[in-house]
Amino acid sequence: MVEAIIWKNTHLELLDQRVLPFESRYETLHTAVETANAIRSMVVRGAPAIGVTAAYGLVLALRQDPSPAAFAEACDVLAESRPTAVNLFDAIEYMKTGLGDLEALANPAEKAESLAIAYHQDDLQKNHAIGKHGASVLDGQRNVLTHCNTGSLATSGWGTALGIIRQLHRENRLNMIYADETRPFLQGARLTVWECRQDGLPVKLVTDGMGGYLMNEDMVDCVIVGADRIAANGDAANKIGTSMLAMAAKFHDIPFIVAAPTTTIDRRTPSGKDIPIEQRPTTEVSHVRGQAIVEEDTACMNPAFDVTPASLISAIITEEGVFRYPYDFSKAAKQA
Ligand SMILES: CSC[C@H]1O[C@H](OP(=O)(O)O)[C@H](O)[C@@H]1O
Repeated sequence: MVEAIIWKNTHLELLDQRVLPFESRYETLHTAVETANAIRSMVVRGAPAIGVTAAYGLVLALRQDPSPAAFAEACDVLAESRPTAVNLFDAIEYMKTGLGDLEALANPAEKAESLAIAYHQDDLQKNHAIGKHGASVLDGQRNVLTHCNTGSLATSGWGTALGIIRQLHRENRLNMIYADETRPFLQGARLTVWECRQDGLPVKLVTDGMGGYLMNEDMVDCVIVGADRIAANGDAANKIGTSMLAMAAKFHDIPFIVAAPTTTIDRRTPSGKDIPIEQRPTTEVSHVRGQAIVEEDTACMNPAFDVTPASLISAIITEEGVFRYPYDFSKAAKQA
């Protein structure tokens, strides 16, 4: 299984996801600023992976300067890297809480390192639990449509939505994965297809516009996606294009499942309309792999996420269990 994030004790290594699938190279980072830049430029991406990376970024910061002021600045630099995935803020909060009063610690960087490693390992455990809970609500053979990348490249390993798909495959209940390309960053085409091929999973690349066709032709029997932030009422922000798949799934009466660790649930955000949607550079839309596809100065938009209303989500699968609409995250509502 590919590792997107490798902690090397003296530095952090990130698989550069901007150049996959044709080039596999790691970026080496030594500071919080470098880490924030890697998150912002999507060297590393995916809500859980962003959180884990930020945790290590704070270790690097404390190695440089263990003072409370420098640590606070590092937290701010990392928090400003991307606005939507709540895992980023969850990780920063987890590190702050775990460290407590820095001046009372003999070696803040050492304490931070053990916290970050624990956070990293915990995310991997969560993904396997999500996979098992998700597979438990899906009977028989499955043809799954998935959006963006929610696998080892978006997490500590195994994945969230792709973790459920991997579990179905492990149980010999996966017939086909339809991975849509996920314009404009092409996480589906460049990352999910690559991951699936690396791991011998049955996968077909489809365009973003094919979801309705696949449902209309009865070629998919469920849609499984990830999330970057789930509001208190269950509205879920995920990669742009997700909400349209949810609408089509509703029309075709096909299960639309969101898979995410509880670190993606933000109880402080009441509903989807309160979730900040990242607006990314429009060059990601006007260019593909650096090549313009429209005339210069063409007006473009690039919201990186959209919000799927909770009413369109059949189930939210976390490591704690299966939740159904209307959502109550205070307990794992395991379904029969
Ligand atoms: C397992 S969370 C993956 C989640 O993150 C992606 O966004 P991005 O690639 O911009 O970081 C996408 O929304 C995925 O569902």
